Amino acid sequence: MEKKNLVIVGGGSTYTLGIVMSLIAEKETLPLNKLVFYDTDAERQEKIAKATAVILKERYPELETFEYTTDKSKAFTDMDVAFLQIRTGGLKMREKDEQIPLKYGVVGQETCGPGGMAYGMRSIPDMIELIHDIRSYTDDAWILNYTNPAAIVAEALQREFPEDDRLLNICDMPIAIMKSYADMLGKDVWDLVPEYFGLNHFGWFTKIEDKDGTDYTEVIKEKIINEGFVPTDEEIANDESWKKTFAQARKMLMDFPEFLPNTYLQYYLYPEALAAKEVPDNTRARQVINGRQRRVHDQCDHIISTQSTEGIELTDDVHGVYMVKAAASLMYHMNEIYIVMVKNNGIISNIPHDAMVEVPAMLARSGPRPFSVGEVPTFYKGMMENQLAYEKLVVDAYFEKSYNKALQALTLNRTVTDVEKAKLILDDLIEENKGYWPELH
Ligand SMILES: NC(=O)c1ccc[n+]([C@@H]2O[C@H](COP(=O)([O-])OP(=O)(O)OC[C@H]3O[C@@H](n4cnc5c(N)ncnc54)[C@H](O)[C@@H]3O)[C@@H](O)[C@H]2O)c1
Ligand SMILES: O=P(O)(O)OC[C@H]1O[C@H](O[C@H]2[C@H](O)[C@@H](O)[C@@H](O)O[C@@H]2CO)[C@H](O)[C@@H](O)[C@@H]1O
Ligand SMILES: [Mn+2]
Repeated sequence: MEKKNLVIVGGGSTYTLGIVMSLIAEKETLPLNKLVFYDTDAERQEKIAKATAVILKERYPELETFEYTTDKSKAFTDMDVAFLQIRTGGLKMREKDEQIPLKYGVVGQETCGPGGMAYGMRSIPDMIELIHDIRSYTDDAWILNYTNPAAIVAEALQREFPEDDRLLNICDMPIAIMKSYADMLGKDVWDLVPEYFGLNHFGWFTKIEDKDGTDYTEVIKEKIINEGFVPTDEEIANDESWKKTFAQARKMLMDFPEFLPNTYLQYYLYPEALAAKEVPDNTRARQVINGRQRRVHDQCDHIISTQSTEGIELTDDVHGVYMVKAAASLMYHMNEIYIVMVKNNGIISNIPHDAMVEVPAMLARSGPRPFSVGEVPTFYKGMMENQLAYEKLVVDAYFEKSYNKALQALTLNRTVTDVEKAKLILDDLIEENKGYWPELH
């Protein structure tokens, strides 16, 4: 198989080591010639990169080149594929996104509700600039984006780059949920075949089969109702916040037994209860700073000082393996099925054609080949149309620099709904996001 060149944009991310371990685990699936990290924060990236150099020397000696840089030309020239994982404003701004809505009794979340809008308005300009930059060095590299909030980023990129057919937005939440289904069934996650529809962080599984065509959907539902639901991917299996989130799947399924829900739906279905449970000085950002980020940075410091990975537990994860396998399916025309974001164009026949939907697709050299979903029932259509209008209004607000569109967006969002609350939250978000957001008028 022809070896490829890969650049990870946001090399300093807390996810990078997991991606590196997944590239090592999947070196037969996606063999690399060259791996490059690119980041705007040289210091943050250097820690991850210096540890990666040790890991690669031990476990991927056949990799010809590993480099890290803040120079776009070095990063993007001769690339076959780019993984995009940036966080504009860092975890510091994520904390503000989560705390501000909570002041008004509204869910404070990275990608849902007002926090998601704030993060979206910060991500859009950096993402647009990045894609223009990457394309100025390569026309045909695959760009796999999972920078959040992926739904809003995907909508903005679709408007800015309508002709770019090598730009794909992808999220790991469906596969992380499928990993738990697989472990409940005693099966391998990669042997399960999903039927799924929705928007990013806003969707439902309608069927789970194995590759022999045996349907496990009802078995999974029964197990969740009777035994509960837990995260099993090593990365999140022991995380209290993720355990609580997965447990909510049982409640959602009891209230709406028709389809298996994406865990993110909890924020839209039970916004009051969720907001009431959150603690403003220990929102998810703080937990990540003291948890995943500290663990990753401690691991890196140890590896760098000993120049060895001995005694350090490093594993691939479902997030990284998913991105690597999806990229391989695109580049080697493997036609495997992954849940990805694509323009609707009638896939879900009773919602707008220009929606960016999340559905299963075969990933081929020519791009994603999504499967038809057909009509979705009224409840799901209504939920999705409301959320879609919110997402589109956020992107309108960004491009038109419109305060009123931003207010309309927040008013529509199921986590807010009250205009007076929406105004208070929006005004606080504008204040905190000065220098990141366009000036709204
Ligand atoms: N879609 C998904 O399912 C999924 C899953 C996991 C993570 N993510 C996303 O991946 C991203 C990284 O998450 P994290 O928690 O590791 O964040 P992080 O802050 O640890 O890492 C982000 C890195 O991006 C860098 N960066 C910021 N702006 C940049 C720019 N314009 N160009 C290049 N680099 C830039 C930062 O310096 C930082 O090193 C986030 O957007 C997160 O939401 C998405
Ligand atoms: O709150 P965080 O930073 O821990 O997570 C936010 C992300 O959550 C989802 O990603 C999961 C992923 O599904 C799982 O496999 C594992 O890798 O952990 C991730 C969370 O740490 C979600 O899909 C992402 O979009 C979020 O950024
Ligand atoms: Mn996601």
